[in-house]
Amino acid sequence: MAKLAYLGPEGTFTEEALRLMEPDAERLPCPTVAAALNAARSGEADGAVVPLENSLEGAITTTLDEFAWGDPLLITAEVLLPVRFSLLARPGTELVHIKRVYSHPAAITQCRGFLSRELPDAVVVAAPSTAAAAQEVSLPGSPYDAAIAAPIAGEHYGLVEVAANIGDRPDTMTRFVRVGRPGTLPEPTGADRTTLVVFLADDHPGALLEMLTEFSVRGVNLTRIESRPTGDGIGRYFFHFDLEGHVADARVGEAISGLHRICSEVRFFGSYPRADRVSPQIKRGMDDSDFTEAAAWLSRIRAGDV
Ligand SMILES: O=C(O)C(=O)Cc1ccccc1
Repeated sequence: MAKLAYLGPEGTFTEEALRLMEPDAERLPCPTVAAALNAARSGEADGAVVPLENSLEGAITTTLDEFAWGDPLLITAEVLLPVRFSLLARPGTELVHIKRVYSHPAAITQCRGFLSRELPDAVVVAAPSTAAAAQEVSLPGSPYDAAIAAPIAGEHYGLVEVAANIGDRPDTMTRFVRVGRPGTLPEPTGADRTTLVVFLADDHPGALLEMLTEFSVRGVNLTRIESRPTGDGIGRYFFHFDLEGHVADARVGEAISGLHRICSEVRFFGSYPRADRVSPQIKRGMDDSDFTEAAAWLSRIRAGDV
């Protein structure tokens, strides 16, 4: 049975994602995404489940940065989870009593409408996770009056729901990934995603366009692109890419080798089945058989066989 680290404590959305992905896994709750990834890196756990992006706010940057800078990890699976936020408080609390709200930044940004409409004067403070916020609010003498978290966190920590479904959009989805130490990749399924982090060789006009061209000329569609600061000064960025397809697909392999030739570093974070099972549209001439046929043709003409 696999032991999986995750952003805890019990009752986070990440735990829900983990249960969906691997219902029988042993669970190791960790206080931060960094701690969960490090538990996977050190071998304390067999892998980790972490949130990566959501459909309203985009990337969860702490996860992206931890991926980029630590020892390599490979993503082996993903899951999409609809998230529903509740305002949870100690029994007897009413909306008018709530002056200080505690929650994970991704939850706070997705409930901005509710907070500004219903609690315009409340101070809102960032917590390590939604369940950590609920746990803290449950303590007698807590400086916080309410947490934004999943309803299940209320059950875990003895809080009541002051307001339900307080997210700005009812249909928000979050993408979570399961990561593990480098090893065998999942087999291609025909509906896969590949994740990369790319560092530029040098900054010059058109550097981003040159990277994108490697994908474009081979008909590789991107599903996410993010620039993140390298920390080396204003204007210095590296890039995250999620793209359609598996590194075993000729067009994806060729595009990534192209990036490897022109960039200072390409970090490969895995090829894994897409949770939504959407297959890419393969442009004319971009199928594996087209690449094989073209390579054979090139060998022939190199041998003078015209
Ligand atoms: O804090 C949690 O429960 C998490 O799993 C992180 C998170 C927060 C808000 C939306 C999705 C994931």
